[in-house]
Amino acid sequence: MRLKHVLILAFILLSSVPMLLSLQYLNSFTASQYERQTEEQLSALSLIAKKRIESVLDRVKDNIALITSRTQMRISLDQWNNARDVKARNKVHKIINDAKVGLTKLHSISIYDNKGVLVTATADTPNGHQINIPVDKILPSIKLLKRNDQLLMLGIDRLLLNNKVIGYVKVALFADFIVELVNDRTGLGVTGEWLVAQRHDSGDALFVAPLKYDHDAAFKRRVSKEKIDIPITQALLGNERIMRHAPDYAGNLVIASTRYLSELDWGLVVKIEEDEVSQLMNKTKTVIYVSEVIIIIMAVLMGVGVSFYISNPLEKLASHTNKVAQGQFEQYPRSQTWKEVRDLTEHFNYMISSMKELNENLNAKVAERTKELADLNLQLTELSTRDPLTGLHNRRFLSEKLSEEVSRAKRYSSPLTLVILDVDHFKQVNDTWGHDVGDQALKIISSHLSSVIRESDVLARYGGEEFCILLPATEEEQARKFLDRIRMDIEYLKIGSGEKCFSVTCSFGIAKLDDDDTESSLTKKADLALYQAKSDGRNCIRCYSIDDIGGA
Ligand SMILES: Nc1nc2c(ncn2[C@@H]2O[C@H](COP(=O)(O)OP(=O)(O)OP(=O)(O)O)[C@@H](O)[C@H]2O)c(=O)[nH]1
Repeated sequence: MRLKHVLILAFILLSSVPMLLSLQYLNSFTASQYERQTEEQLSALSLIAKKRIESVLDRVKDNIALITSRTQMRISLDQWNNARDVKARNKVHKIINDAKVGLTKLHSISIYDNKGVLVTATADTPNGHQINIPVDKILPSIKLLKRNDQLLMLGIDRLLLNNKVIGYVKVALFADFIVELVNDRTGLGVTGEWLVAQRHDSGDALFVAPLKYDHDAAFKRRVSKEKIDIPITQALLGNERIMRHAPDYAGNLVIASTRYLSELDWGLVVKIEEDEVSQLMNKTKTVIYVSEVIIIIMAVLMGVGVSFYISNPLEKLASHTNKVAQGQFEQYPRSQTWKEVRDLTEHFNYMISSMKELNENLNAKVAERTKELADLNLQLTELSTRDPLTGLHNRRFLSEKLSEEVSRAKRYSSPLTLVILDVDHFKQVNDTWGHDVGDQALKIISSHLSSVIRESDVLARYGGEEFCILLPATEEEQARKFLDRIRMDIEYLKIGSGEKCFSVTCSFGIAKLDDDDTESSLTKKADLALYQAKSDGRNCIRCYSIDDIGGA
């Protein structure tokens, strides 16, 4: 696996996984938090509404108490009960009218006698109107009703004089606060709604305010007491709770907070449709999911960027190292990347220059050594083919050259002549003048021979006092003339010094290469010719002839 791939993977895992996990946690946390917030908000709103209604209730009670506490009115009512005294009734009427002036939101005050028949009222009320008070009714009783499209809150209480019931008072207040309450949907989103219901005689919940989806519901629409999973039923059962997945009156699933107003026997519900909550949560989820995708994309891009930033210089360096390994000692270009790679590059370049220098030194040394070896080889070759006394080529060299020249001569059909010359009576020289002088004689003769032959000729010391001269491209006759001159020259060569000065002569045997000759036959022929020269008295030249010598 390549470094860049490891880095990309590591970066993605290290950066995105914790972030994704956090977002997932945030997602679920946000959803439950949102639901809880919604529930808490509904609960708080319903509680405030309940308190608000209870404060109105207290006001109604206060108003009733204000009336019932009027002693003069109760005395006058008692007189009316006893004697049907019109004056007394007028007195009652006046007192309640006076009381009405100080009361706000008041619709009417009505006074009934001990039989429940209307005595007087501040508003128009039919004469003889009778109030129906059940025996077991706990008083004061307060209830809501709709009259002439107006919501009224009715409070009824007994009027007592000396612990005896002398009549009843009925106070009616405008209950528009209920409509204000249900119309105020602040904080309830789009689907939020208030429901207010009082208990119908049948026990069902009877809505007392318009509904969002049924504006004509007040005092008409009911919810059966049997439907206990419906929030308003639960409210009337006195259960103050948060309900989830609860169907409302329209059949929608809602989150609801239920409240019960025990004194009024009212149910109060505030609710919001679950779909709305889900939609809001889904919006949050969508934002989180989009964030996750953006984070992953960014993590991938950053991972790729970072891994390239880290691995590219290393990959370039690695490929450059490969070049160096193949012997291309080029300096790595200076890179403006991270410090470690810069340091590595610097050390690498330093290493390359050292290696280059070493290599150059090594090459120079190898070349030097090779040259020395070649020189030594040459010297050795020379030594192995030279005669140490005279410095002339030796017999071995001659035999190689002879082989080459015989081949060449046959190939090109050119003449080739071999000469063997031998110092005459050399034993005598040694015996007379000493071996050293004999050596000197051999050197002088060699030196002279070397000085007169052509560059293409091959001169070699063939034996003790014997020399060979190989004359390529030379006819026998030419050779004879040339050798005759040499023979005479040798005669005049001075050997030794002073009184010990003397000269020597040489005998020459010549053989020319014939078609059927080999190196050895040619040599043999030259040798036979030399023998002939020696036989003929020495200091002379003899050419090999089959007739003259071959037969001998
Ligand atoms: N000083 C010296 N003498 C040598 C050398 N090589 C051979 N000789 C001597 O050369 C002499 C050759 O003698 P012989 O072969 O008898 O022939 P010669 O005396 O030259 O007589 P002919 O060849 O018949 O004229 C011997 O005494 C060898 O010792 C050498 O390198 N130095």
